[in-house]
Amino acid sequence: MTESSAPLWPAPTAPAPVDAAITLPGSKSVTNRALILAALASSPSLVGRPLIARDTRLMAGALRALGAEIDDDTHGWRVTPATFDGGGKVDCGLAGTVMRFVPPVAALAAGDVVFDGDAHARVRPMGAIINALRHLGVSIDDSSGDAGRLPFTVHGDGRVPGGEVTIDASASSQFVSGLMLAGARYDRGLTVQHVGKPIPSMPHIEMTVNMLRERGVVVDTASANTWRVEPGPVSGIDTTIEPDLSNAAPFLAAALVTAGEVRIPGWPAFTSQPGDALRELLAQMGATCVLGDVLAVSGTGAIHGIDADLHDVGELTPVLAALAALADSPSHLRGIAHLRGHETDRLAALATEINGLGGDVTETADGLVIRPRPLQGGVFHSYADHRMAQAGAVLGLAVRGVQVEDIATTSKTLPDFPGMWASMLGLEPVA
Ligand SMILES: O=C(O)C1=C[C@@H](OP(=O)(O)O)[C@@H](O)[C@H](O)C1
Ligand SMILES: C=C(OP(=O)(O)O)C(=O)O
Repeated sequence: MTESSAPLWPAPTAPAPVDAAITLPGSKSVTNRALILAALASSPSLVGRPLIARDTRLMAGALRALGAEIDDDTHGWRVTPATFDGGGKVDCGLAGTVMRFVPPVAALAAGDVVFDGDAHARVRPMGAIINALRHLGVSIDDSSGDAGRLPFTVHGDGRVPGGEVTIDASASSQFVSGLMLAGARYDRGLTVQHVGKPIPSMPHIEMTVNMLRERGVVVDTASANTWRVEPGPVSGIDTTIEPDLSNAAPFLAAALVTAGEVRIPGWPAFTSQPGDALRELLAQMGATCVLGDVLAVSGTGAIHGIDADLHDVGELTPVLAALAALADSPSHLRGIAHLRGHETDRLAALATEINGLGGDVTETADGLVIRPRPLQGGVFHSYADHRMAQAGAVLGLAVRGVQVEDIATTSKTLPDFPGMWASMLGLEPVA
């Protein structure tokens, strides 16, 4: 990793066991689906208590480019559906949910919609969506960059024939979700069939199905690896977004690292968010997790290694890997080859950065083997990845002198991670 010019954030070591209640903003995944579905709906919607962070601002910007109105309301975002009456430009930033969910929607526009994003976004896999849309009758030009990647232009003509399409979604569940979210607005609806290695992050596909059904869309999931979305209207509805459970990970991890307690109000009793798996995973690592009106997670000071298949919950990996590096026994995190196509190659990045602090991490084809060793301070690079930066913060709780490069990258899904972290630790925020 070459030295970057991004500022270094001195990760605070924990002065005492944490004892904090953390109010988390809304889920990125639920907010961005709610925005997409509100833009496709037949009447206005209220997206209540949304996440307001880079990924969701980018989504709002994309949908405004397609003619949706998104206004601040005391309870959240009031969305008037998109008009689709012309083309526009969409900045995807580094948001997988924008780059995979918006092109199937933009195909309904009467005009050219140009997509691009951050440098790291230009290497994230997109081919399955581009090829599926072409098969469904949409014209897309991806000749200005690498084929099957950003940047590209969707040449919308106001309608999409739709029908049946087969894709390989083993690199990302977002390919299936993205096509399904728009499918009800296609003339013949949409049947998407997956053929290939198992799809990761299946709870996110369940989230898509649930949210479509909540809005009156008929979705058939009776056949394995096949989803049928019937053509029809999407109802506008008022909803309140659940807290972002994946963003609970670094805070709950702090309870284990410091032998303290962290409480998260509003933890849903039932949810399709993969972050709910933290209760089980952190318990395996030595925490006590009690879910009542709030989720309370407490640690004893002992952190145990785990052997875990994280295929369904891959976005939890960076923080779990940081905990594993501080554990009393080795860990094997498996089933996460697809993380190489996330914000960065997370397997390579985690191995490099933990080893850079004196750790012993090896990459396997589909995961990481982490053997805890005494760590020392140093620069922890974040690779423009919000969850890498969070992993560095977790290590810094226990290891003096960790400096996280570009902590501001956490604003992808949390507007003020450094402030929340300092407040959890009872410290003044570091500028
Ligand atoms: O649909 C979603 O909201 C997401 C799906 C997952 O993507 P992958 O299937 O690419 O892992 C997840 O990692 C990402 O953070 C959000
Ligand atoms: C993989 C992630 O994000 P994205 O939605 O950009 O794919 C993530 O948040 O961990």
